[in-house]
Amino acid sequence: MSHEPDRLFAKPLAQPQDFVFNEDVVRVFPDMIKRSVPGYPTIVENIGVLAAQFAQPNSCLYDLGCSLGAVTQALRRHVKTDNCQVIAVDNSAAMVERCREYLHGQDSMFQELVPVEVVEADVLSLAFQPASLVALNFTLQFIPPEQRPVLLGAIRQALVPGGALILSEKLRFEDEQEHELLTDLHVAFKRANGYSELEIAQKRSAIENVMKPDSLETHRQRLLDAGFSKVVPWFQCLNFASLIALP
Ligand SMILES: Nc1ncnc2c1ncn2[C@@H]1O[C@H](C[S@+](CC[C@H]([NH3+])C(=O)[O-])CC(=O)[O-])[C@@H](O)[C@H]1O
Ligand SMILES: O=C(O)C(=O)Cc1ccccc1
Repeated sequence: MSHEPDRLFAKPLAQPQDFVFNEDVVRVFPDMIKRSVPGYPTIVENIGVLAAQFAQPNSCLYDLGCSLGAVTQALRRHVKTDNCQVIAVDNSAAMVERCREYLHGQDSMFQELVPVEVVEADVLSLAFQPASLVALNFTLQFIPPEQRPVLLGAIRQALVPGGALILSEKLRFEDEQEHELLTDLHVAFKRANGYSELEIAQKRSAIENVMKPDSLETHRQRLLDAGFSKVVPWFQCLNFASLIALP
């Protein structure tokens, strides 16, 4: 993985711009996400562990909004099921290009990995094949809110019995005091990881129009409305959480 440090928001920006997943972000992404999302390495590694329990023969494992393929690599490290394939999808050309390079690197280091296809596409336009595992690792929050039920409905329809959706998201909280406390503690996490007040403020304004977190209650109800039968939170660190949703 790239070791370039994230300094994208370190200098005062003349014109605040909406955050986009372009080449500049790709270059620093592994550093950015580790220093910005508490629990990210634990979540990624354990998605592999969970996936190994849900993966079924003759089915697909989807990594939706795969970025540089961290979840895809974890799936390929852990899943031992026969006749599976990973389909990694992202609509950023820059992410997809670098993701393919990293996965070639993984292929050259390990034998008998689950085959993978990296697709440059909008997750909203996919025709899903039967799936035993779908990972939305910090991707749903970037989908326009009115499209979220549509995507979850399509995922639910594609899931085979015994499969699961793993949904990780930044959360907002309906209780104002809880929201403020966990938001402040997230800022403290970023500060402790070397981000300045300016970097934190400029990043906040860059993502506020493009990333819209929901509450746990909203996620749960929307998943149930999409036809999932059970929603089980398996990880939370500050205002970041991951859920298992069963078909
Ligand atoms: N409509 C869309 N269709 C496809 N991709 C999309 C769409 N909208 C956004 N993306 C993609 O979703 C990814 C979100 S990052 C996921 C991290 C990764 N899962 C990880 O475990 O490292 C989360 C973050 O940066 O906080 C980006 O690569 C976008 O291009
Ligand atoms: O940086 C933040 O505050 C976040 O909420 C997470 C994040 C991580 C990487 C890209 C966009 C948002």
